[in-house]
Order: sequence, then structure tokens, then C-alpha cells
Amino acid sequence: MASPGQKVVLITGCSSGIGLRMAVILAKDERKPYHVIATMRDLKRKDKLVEAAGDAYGKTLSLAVLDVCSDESVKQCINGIKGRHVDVLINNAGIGLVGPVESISIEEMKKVFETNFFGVIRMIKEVMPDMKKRKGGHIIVVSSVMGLQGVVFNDVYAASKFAMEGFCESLAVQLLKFNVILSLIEPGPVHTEFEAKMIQEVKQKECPGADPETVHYFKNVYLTSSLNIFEILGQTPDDIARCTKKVIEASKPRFRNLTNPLYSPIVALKYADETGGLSVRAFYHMLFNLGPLMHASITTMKCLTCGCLRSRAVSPN
Ligand SMILES: NC(=O)C1=CN([C@@H]2O[C@H](COP(=O)(O)OP(=O)(O)OC[C@H]3O[C@@H](n4cnc5c(N)ncnc54)[C@H](OP(=O)(O)O)[C@@H]3O)[C@@H](O)[C@H]2O)C=CC1
Ligand SMILES: CC1=C(/C=C/C(C)=C/C=C/C(C)=C/C=O)C(C)(C)CCC1
Repeated sequence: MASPGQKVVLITGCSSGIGLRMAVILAKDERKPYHVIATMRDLKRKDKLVEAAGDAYGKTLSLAVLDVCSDESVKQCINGIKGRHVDVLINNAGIGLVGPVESISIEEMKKVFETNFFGVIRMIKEVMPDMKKRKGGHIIVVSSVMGLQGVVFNDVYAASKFAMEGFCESLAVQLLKFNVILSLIEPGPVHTEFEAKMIQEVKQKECPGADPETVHYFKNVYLTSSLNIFEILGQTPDDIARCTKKVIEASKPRFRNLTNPLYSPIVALKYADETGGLSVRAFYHMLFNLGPLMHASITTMKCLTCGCLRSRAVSPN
């Protein structure tokens, strides 16, 4: 239970990856400003979290069951919290989906929206009314760079994150009137089970209904580029957790928080050309024409962002 003065932070999807590291980093803050309720849909998956939490487990970190796809589970979890009081709600639980659209069933697509979109809304609907009454609270949503810019063969996943962004952009305005803050965290590629599941999905999927040429682009061309991007630009779950902690602790938290400055130029293409042609053509070129040079072109982009190429251009020495 939270001690007086501690903020109650509830996080969804803490069995692995970003949610797990967020729970641990917040619970292990030596000043003990937080009581973290780390939730997961299946407590059988708690061991990694419990081990990483160490001494904090049972003190500044407690566990609860929560499946974001179930009204009952969400209600039960929130009703189990003293006074239903949540200061910071971190919507982290999410699933990926890759593949040619022709080969994905509508049921599979709905599952992605049920988790990534309705799962977040279900949480917000349960927690927000109390925050509005108290005139305080912070809702964090783990979106993605794919909530701003689509990526080939991630059509449905990107759509679920775009939907979330639209929902949050609209809601943030109303919430401000009630002193409730809403922030989006927008990571690029992060090394978690999400990446491993994506690789497994590409390798294992038989892609029924998709033609051989499309399957080749998915299994060979996309997978190679995607692995390159994870290798060159990938962040760790700790990077995302630290960035989120800063957002929670900021005196004026930002609405949008892109966590990876190296990925920003890829998102920026969209805003550089309002017709949308620039990003579509650039991604086409990177994917289908650059092939093995993709690695080099992303490294160049990275160097442009970090400044080393720019400084070399200014000073030839
Ligand atoms: N990794 C990446 O490259 C990026 C990830 N993101 C986003 O970050 C968030 C976390 O993903 P990440 O840590 O990378 O991936 P992981 O697969 O490691 O973690 C996802 C977590 O969500 C949980 N989850 C899935 N469905 C439900 C559900 N119905 N109810 C409750 N929990 C559920 C999983 O639980 P279980 O163990 O039970 O499956 C798991 O704990 C997601 O929203 C993802 O979209 C954003 C940008 C990049
Ligand atoms: C293939 C490919 C790309 C891939 C980007 C990837 C793979 C991004 C992954 C982001 C993740 C995993 C977000 C999670 O929410 C680019 C760079 C757009 C350029 C065009 C070709």
C-alpha cells in the first residue's frame, strides 16, 4: 500500500520489456516517491519482474492482475486499489502485427485494435473520472513512431497507434481543463520481446492469400531492413523507462515525447512535405533500391543527426 505522500503509479503490461523496466526504475527510486502497481494479465509471468525489483518488491512495488482486453479485469483491478486512487496511469501493454494485409484475418486485426486502442481507452475510462474529480493526475500512453509515420508491412499495427494518437490529441484538450495531464511516449525500435516476436512472425508466417512476390518482399526485403534498423537505431527498455520518468517528473510535461533522436529524421520527412510524397518515395527507395546500402544510408542519417557529418562539412580538418 502507498505511504502518505507517495504517488500511486499503475502500469499495464509489466511481464516483460518496457513495462517491466518502467516498474523497476520507478519503484527503485531511492527517494521512494512512488508506489508502483505493476500489472500483467498472467501472474505466472511475474518472475522476471520480481527478480529485477529485488528489495522494492512488496515495499514500493506491488503486483496485480490486469488484462486490458477485459472490462471485468480492469474494473476488478482498479476497485482493488485503496480509494481507486491512481496518480499516474501508464498505458504500456501492446502487441505488434506484421505481414501482408491479404494474409491477415480481420479477427487478428481486431485483436491488435482491442489491445492497443480499446485496451487503452478501457483503462482511461476507468481511471479518468476519479482524476477529473480530484483535479489532478497524469495519463501516459506508450504510442510509437508508428503512431506518426506508417512503416511497410506494419499497416494494422501503425493504424492502431495512429488511432491512439488521434484519441489522445482530442482528449488532452478537455483534460487540461481538469488539471489532468496526458502525455504520449513515442519510441522507435526497442530491443524487447516485441522485436523477437516480430522476427519469429516474419520467419514463421506462411502468408496464405498473398502472392509470391509480396511474400518475398515481406520475408526477405522487409526483414533485412527491419533487422538493420533495430541494430543501428534500437534503444533499450531502460532508455524508454528513463525518458518516461523524466516526463512524469517534469514541471510542464510535454504532450509528445519522441524517445529516439536518431529516428526523428525519419518522422520529420512527413512534415517536410505536406503532399506526403516525400516520405512514401523515400521509404520506397530505402526499401527497394538501396538494399544492402540501407545500412550505410541509415548510418548517414544517424551521423547527420548526431552532428558529426555536419561538423566535418563545416571544418575540413
Ligand atoms: N519494442 C518496440 O520496438 C516498441 C514498442 N512500443 C510499444 O511499447 C509497448 C510495450 O512493448 P514492449 O515492451 O516492446 O513489448 P513486450 O512484448 O516485451 O511487452 C508487451 C507487454 O504487453 C503485455 N500485454 C499484451 N497484451 C496484453 C493484455 N491484453 N493485457 C495486459 N497486458 C498485455 C504483454 O504481456 P504478456 O507477457 O502476457 O504477453 C507484455 O507484458 C507496446 O505498447 C508497444 O506497442 C512502441 C515502440 C517500439
Ligand atoms: C523497413 C523500413 C523502415 C523500417 C522501420 C522500422 C522497422 C521501424 C520500427 C519501429 C518500431 C518497431 C516501432 C514500434 O512501435 C524505414 C526506416 C521506415 C525505412 C523504410 C524501410
